[in-house]
Amino acid sequence: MNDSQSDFATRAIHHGYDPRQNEGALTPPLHLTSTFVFESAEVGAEMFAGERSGHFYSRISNPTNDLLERRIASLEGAEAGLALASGMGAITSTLWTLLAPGDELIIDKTLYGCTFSFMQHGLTKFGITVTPIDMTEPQNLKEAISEKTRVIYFETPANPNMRLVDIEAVSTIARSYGATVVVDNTYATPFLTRPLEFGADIVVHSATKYLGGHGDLVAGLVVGSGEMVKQIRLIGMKDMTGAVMSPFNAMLVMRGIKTLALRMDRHCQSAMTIARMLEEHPAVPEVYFPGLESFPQHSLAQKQMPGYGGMIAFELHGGIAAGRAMMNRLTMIGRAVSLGDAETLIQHPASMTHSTYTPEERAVYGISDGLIRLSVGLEGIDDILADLTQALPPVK
Ligand SMILES: CSC/C=C(/NCc1c(COP(=O)(O)O)cnc(C)c1O)C(=O)O
Repeated sequence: MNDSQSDFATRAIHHGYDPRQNEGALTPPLHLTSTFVFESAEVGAEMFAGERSGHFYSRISNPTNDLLERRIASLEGAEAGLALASGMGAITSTLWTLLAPGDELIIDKTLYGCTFSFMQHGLTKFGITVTPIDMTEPQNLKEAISEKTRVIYFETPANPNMRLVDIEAVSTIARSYGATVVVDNTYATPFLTRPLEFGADIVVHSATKYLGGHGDLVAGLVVGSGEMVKQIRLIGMKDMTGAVMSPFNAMLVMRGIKTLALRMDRHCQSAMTIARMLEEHPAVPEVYFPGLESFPQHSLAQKQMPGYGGMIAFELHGGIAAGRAMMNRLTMIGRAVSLGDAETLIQHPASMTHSTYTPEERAVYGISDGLIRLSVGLEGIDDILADLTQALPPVK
C-alpha cells in the first residue's frame, strides 16, 4: 500500500466519526428508526419546506446512512454521497433524475445485464433514446454524441468481459456537449479507481459487492456534487424509486469498507496469480484480465487502475459445454452470481447475469456464449489454484 492508499485506509475506518461525540462508542450508533419527532409543529413545517436541515423520515435521510454517505464521498473524492437499497436502486434513481423524454443516453455496449435491461428495455419505453456504442474507442463517442445527449454511462472494467473505458477521454468529449458522465465503479472500487479524478460527474456502485465485501447484503451508493446528489435523493430516490438503504445495511457496508484496502490488495494479488496460471493453461485460449501484458488495454489499466482488481473472464476450448463441465467439477469455488466476496465465485454470464441480453444482443455487445466469469476471493491462493487446476481439463 502506498501513501495515498494508506490515507485511504485510514479514512475508510475513521472519516466522519468521533467516538468522543458519541459517548465514547468505538463504532457508530445504529439508528433503526423510520421517523423523527419534531420539537414543534413549526419546526416540522420548516423541515418539509426545506427551510431547516435535519432528519424527519428515513426514506429521505437517516443518521447512520448519512455517515456512510459522507465516508464513501470522501473515499471517491466527491462532495456528497447517497445510500440506496441496491446497485440497481442507485442506477435507476440516478437516471430517472437526470433523464426526460426526448433525451439521449449513450451507453457502452457491455453493461451488467439488469442495467442494460433497465436502459434498453425500460427507459426506451419512456421516450428516451438509448445508444449503445463501443466506448473503448473515444472516437465512437465523438461520432455519436449530439446536443440531445444528456447522459453518458459506462462500467470500467465492464461486467463481464473486462473492457476498459478511458474515463478522462470520454469525460473531455462529454463536457464539450454539457453531457453528464456516470461511471459504475463496482468492479474497481475507489481503492483502485476514482472516476471523478478523471473528470466524471457521478459514480454509482453496487455496494453489494466489494464495498460490503462479505456476501451478506444488497446495497447501492451514488456520489457526486452536492447539488447533483441532493436532486437524486429528493427526486430519484424519495419519489421515483423509493429505493432506500436500511440503516442496518448501512452499518454493515461501513463495516465492510473498513477493510476494503486490505481486501482489495489481496483480491488483486490472487487474481494476478490466477490470471497468469490461466494464460499458461493449454485448455484456456482466452483470458481477460487488465493486469496481463497480453490484455489489449493493459496500458490504460496501468493509468486508470494500478491494482487491476479481482475479476477475471476467460474461455475454454470446447465453449460453454467445457465451461459447464469445469464449473461442475469445482469443490470449493462456488457456482454463484454476484462478486467481490470473500468467497471465490464462478458463473456463466450468457445464461446467468447477462441472460437479459438476447443471443443477438450478446453477439453484438461482446458477451460470448463460452465466457466464464471468476470473482477471486480471499481464500488461500494455493487452495484457489488447486480447485481450479483439478477442475480444468487435464493437461495432455
Ligand atoms: C442477479 S445477478 C447478481 C448481480 C450482479 N451484478 C450486480 C451489478 C449491479 C446491480 O447491483 P445490485 O442491484 O446490488 O445487484 C450494478 N452494477 C454492476 C457492475 C453489477 O455487477 C452480478 O453477479 O454481476
